[in-house]
Amino acid sequence: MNCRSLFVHFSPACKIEVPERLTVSHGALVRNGLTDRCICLPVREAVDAEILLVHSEEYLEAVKQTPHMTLEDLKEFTLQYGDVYFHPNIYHCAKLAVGSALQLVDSVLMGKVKNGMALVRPPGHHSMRSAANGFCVFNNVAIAAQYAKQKYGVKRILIVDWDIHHGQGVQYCFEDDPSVLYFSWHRYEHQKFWPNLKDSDYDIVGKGEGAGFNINVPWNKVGMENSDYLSVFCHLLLPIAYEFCPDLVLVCAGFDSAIGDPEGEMCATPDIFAHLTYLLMNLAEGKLCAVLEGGYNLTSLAQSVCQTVQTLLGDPLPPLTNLTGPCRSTLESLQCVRAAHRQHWSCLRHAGTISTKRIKLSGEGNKDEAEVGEEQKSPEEKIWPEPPKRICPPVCSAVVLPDGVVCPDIIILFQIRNGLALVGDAAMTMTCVVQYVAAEVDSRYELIKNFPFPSQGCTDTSGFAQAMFSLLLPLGYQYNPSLVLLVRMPGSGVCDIMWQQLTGLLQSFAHGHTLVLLQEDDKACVGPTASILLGNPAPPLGQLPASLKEDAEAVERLRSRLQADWNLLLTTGESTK
Ligand SMILES: NCCCNCCCCCC(=O)CS
Ligand SMILES: [Zn+2]
Repeated sequence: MNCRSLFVHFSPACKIEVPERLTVSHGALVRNGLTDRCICLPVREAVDAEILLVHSEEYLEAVKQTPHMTLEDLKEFTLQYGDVYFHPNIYHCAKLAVGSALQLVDSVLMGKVKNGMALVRPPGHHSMRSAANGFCVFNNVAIAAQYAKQKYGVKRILIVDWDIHHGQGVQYCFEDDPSVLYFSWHRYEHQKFWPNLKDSDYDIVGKGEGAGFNINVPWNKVGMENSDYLSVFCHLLLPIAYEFCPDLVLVCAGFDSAIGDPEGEMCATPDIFAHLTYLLMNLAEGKLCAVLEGGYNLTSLAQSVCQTVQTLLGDPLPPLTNLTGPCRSTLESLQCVRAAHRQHWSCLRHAGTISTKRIKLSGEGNKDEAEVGEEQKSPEEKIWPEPPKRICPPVCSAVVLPDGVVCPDIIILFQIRNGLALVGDAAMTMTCVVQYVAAEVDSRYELIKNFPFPSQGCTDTSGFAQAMFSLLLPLGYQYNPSLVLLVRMPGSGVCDIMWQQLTGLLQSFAHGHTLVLLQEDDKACVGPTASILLGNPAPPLGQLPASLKEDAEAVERLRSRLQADWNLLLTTGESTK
């Protein structure tokens, strides 16, 4: 008897939001030995009450009917929404996605884990109170934020949405809520890109009490690179995030903003997510929950997920190379967003007060004029180097006491990751180390000394934070040192928690090879510094007040003078020359 088998082949309605996204990402985590170093949290379905934290009863009731619908009914059902596909099993999957995010929030807020990532499908950030949209059914991250506020009394939550689409669902949910700061960058192309909303533009800053707590950064060109992403973090997100001082950071971790993605058509490489993650881990004492959103190039998605998880595990960051500086379109967006938010955030108050004029940007060519060859390639044809192995030296930190000898090469030669030394004369030792490093180990070193501040006495924390983000970070990234020498000069006036934040942030460079020199009578600083070098999060600075005018202007003048040579310092498309 010839058995006839009937293959009913569902031609996938959606070609990019496919199951392989999770299997390939998880497979890469396993292959890189990362799942062995994580604890795998159990998933659960969200219950109605949790879904109703964001969605309406009528919407939930409607979605509840979908498992019993025929294919025809399902198609009919989706017509009322935009760009979303329903399957008889999607209600179950959507409840698991929400439940997973909530399990992660529970584990982080109960202190069972430091941080974590939820690899979920379907994504959530486009879904709205009474509507599915853009592959999203329930808004996983928005529900997680409301859940954290309701169950744990969390006061301030920062949501960073680095997915290439605007999470309008999250924006609408919190636009009048000052306890949730929502930051999103997204491909916009002057409203020509999906979801084509005027609400996604830079001038939508939140409403009523929530004014200032919604930040939209529109990408009006494709092909954005690592420099563009870093400059938005350094000159916009981080200063505001530190002023906001969140108790919890949630990330709408979409990786369609990575190179090769058919939706994003950007050129940022997977290792950028190691840095974006790390920069956010210095907030909220490291309490960070990343929840997967988009990401449709299976190669860059898997690499980006591994880069993110490896950073959450505390591994050294891969140095970012050839940062050419932001392109003109980025600078225009950056200037517009900073201007729109200047009245809401004191860190931006003195921004751009220095008179400026136009200069040609080095990074300009890569977006505006098509480069031969590269530009013609479709996203899928793009190629990029595999992210480098991020080796973890056997020893994390060393402490050299007064009778010991400071030998920086043990740090550079990867025997240990970082170290601190208590020395008789910090200034003199610094000179010796610099000469030693320059002579012995032909490495580039970055000499970090406290920036000259006009304000007397204890350096103003806000002013120092300004200098960290708008000067030190961009310079450090562009300089790309192989060793960071951090010297605490006697009478520097930098208060301990700012010192700890600085020590933490500087590990973004040089594979985390930081050598800290402390004056031996500065014993009180050894513990706090060693704690950071060992990978513990720095305590919060507290909500930052406005920086002293003279400090902010000193930083602006320094930035304006240096930016012609270091254009990651740029925040506008002009500079004094
Ligand atoms: N109607 C013209 C094309 C529309 N494309 C919609 C793509 C939705 C993508 C949603 C997504 O990636 C979530 S992160
Ligand atoms: Zn997306």
